[in-house]
Amino acid sequence: MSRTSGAHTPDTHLCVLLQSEVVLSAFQQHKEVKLKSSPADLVTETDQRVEKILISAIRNRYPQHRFIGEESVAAGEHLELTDSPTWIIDPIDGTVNFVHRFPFVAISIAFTVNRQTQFGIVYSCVEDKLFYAQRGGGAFLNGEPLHASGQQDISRCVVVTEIGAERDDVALSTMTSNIRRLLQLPVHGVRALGTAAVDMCQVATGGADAYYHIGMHCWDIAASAIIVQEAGGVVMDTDGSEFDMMSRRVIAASSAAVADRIAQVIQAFPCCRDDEDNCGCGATGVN
Ligand SMILES: Nc1ncnc2c1ncn2[C@@H]1O[C@H](CO)[C@@H](O)[C@H]1OP(=O)(O)O
Ligand SMILES: [Mg+2]
Ligand SMILES: [Mg+2]
Repeated sequence: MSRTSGAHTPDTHLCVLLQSEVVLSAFQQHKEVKLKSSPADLVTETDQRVEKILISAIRNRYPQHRFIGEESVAAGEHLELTDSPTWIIDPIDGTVNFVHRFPFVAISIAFTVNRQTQFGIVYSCVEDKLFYAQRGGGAFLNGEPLHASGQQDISRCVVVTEIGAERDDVALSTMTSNIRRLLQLPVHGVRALGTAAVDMCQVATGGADAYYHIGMHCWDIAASAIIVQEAGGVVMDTDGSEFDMMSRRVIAASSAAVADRIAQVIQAFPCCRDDEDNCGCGATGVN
């Protein structure tokens, strides 16, 4: 555990809990919704407000640190992960849920140094569940240790995924055929909560055995990836290679055997990396 990252964590927990009050008080209210990159990619004033407050509170305390925030990037800020201490923030993960009052929304914050995540916090606001992990220090839910299920057999797995914001033919047919192939294995079930961060934390609790997602961004999964790893799970790219939070592809699983099996079964549709503009991959979906 790095001394620096250790110094940040109690403050950050408090900051997240305070911002969850902002999310919860807006949850029942009418929201003004704006579209971002697609008719299913939404933002509200609360997303922007929570991100601004979090960044200004952290920047006040750590003026040299850098930030990657979903809504700052949406507003045109350049996305680059460097070796400098960096906070990766999703102010509301599950904005579509938030707009509809479907009760799974989270604040997700990861802290990286030398591009390696030092700790991650996912606060599932309506459930009042604080998931937390620090590199080498284990994973916790409201202070209780978390352990992935350790399941090795894909045919006994509950697999979580997300439908995403893409609506083009290639993305939709890839997404639906991935679900179909898993169901045919067969797995015990396929689930989606509408928040990548909370979905992935289910793997850390053992409530789900695996999670995969294509098209999400680094702020959706940076914090939950370390939570899964510290709970004894594995995280990798959907092509079976090493996890890369910028690749917009992830498998999180209870065991390497389950992760490998999912990597064999599913396909990814093209989408540009988070840290590359106009990569030329031919993606027609949301980027
Ligand atoms: N373009 C995209 N494709 C797939 N998932 C995305 C996405 N953009 C965001 N997500 C995330 O996927 C989940 C919903 O399917 C949410 O966690 C959502 O995060 P958000 O609510 O912060 O936008
Ligand atoms: Mg998100
Ligand atoms: Mg968000």
